[in-house]
Amino acid sequence: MISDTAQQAGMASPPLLDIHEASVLRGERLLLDRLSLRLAVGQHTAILGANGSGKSTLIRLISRQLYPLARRDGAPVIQVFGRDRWSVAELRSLVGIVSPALQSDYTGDASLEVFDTVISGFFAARGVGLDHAISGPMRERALEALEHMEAATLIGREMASLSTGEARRVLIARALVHRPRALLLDEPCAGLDPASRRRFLESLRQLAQRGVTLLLVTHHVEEILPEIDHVVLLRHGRVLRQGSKASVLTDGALTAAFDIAMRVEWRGDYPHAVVG
Ligand SMILES: Nc1ncnc2c1ncn2[C@@H]1O[C@H](COP(=O)(O)OP(=O)(O)OP(=O)(O)O)[C@@H](O)[C@H]1O
Repeated sequence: MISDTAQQAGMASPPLLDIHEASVLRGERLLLDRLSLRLAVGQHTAILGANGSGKSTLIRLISRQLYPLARRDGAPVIQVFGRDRWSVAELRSLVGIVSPALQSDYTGDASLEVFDTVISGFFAARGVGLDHAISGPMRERALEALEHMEAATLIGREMASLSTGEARRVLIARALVHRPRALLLDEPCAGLDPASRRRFLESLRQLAQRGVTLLLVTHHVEEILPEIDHVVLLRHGRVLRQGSKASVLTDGALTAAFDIAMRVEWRGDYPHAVVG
């Protein structure tokens, strides 16, 4: 299914992401059930769903941490920028991924320093090793990325000493050193207080305005930035609805997705979900 917003964004260049009837089986359970999704470059998108709806499974599918069932006709199930074969390093340089799992990996390592964390993005490594040849332009890029994320003042600090929000900014900077076309952010505002959340969302808006396509995966309607106009609603491993923000964020669709009566209220450019 191609949504209105996808058509508006134009599909002349290969889609950023093209998933065709992806099914993922674990044991007896179908975690994703013939899920199809087509997102154009520049089509900022929120993937929204309740706990257990399949969001993390979808991210692991995109990041090649797990594989879908093969299709009977042999056609590729998932293509990124029109290709189905990618090395993980190649894929990471085009689509940066930041998730709570990645964050706990980095903040759990007491010896990691902030600048080294960012620059190690060039080597797909965690931290800088003796065999890593770091050039001047790499240092400039790392600094630029930290400045974009308003995190340059953290240089010199250990990752383990940072707050949740600070560590997340550093990890996004790490993903940005490659100047990726897209960023896939899993629960980007998890653990942030309301003020930090709003500041963080404003930083993400600037990335979107600079041309980085945002793919934001969340339970929270409130995190859908004004730049995001495409919303995919997941339920039980399937796409319940997808399309423009106005067409998807309805009381009925959210009520069905979260299995509880919900109303959507707009506060400025941001939607809010009210339960009951
Ligand atoms: N390895 C596994 N074996 C069996 N079931 C699994 C496995 N991994 C995930 N599941 C189940 O698949 C469903 C989807 O899980 P997933 O983690 O993708 O959901 P989610 O939308 O990311 O949830 P949350 O918002 O709580 O993180 C859940 O019911 C989960 O229990």
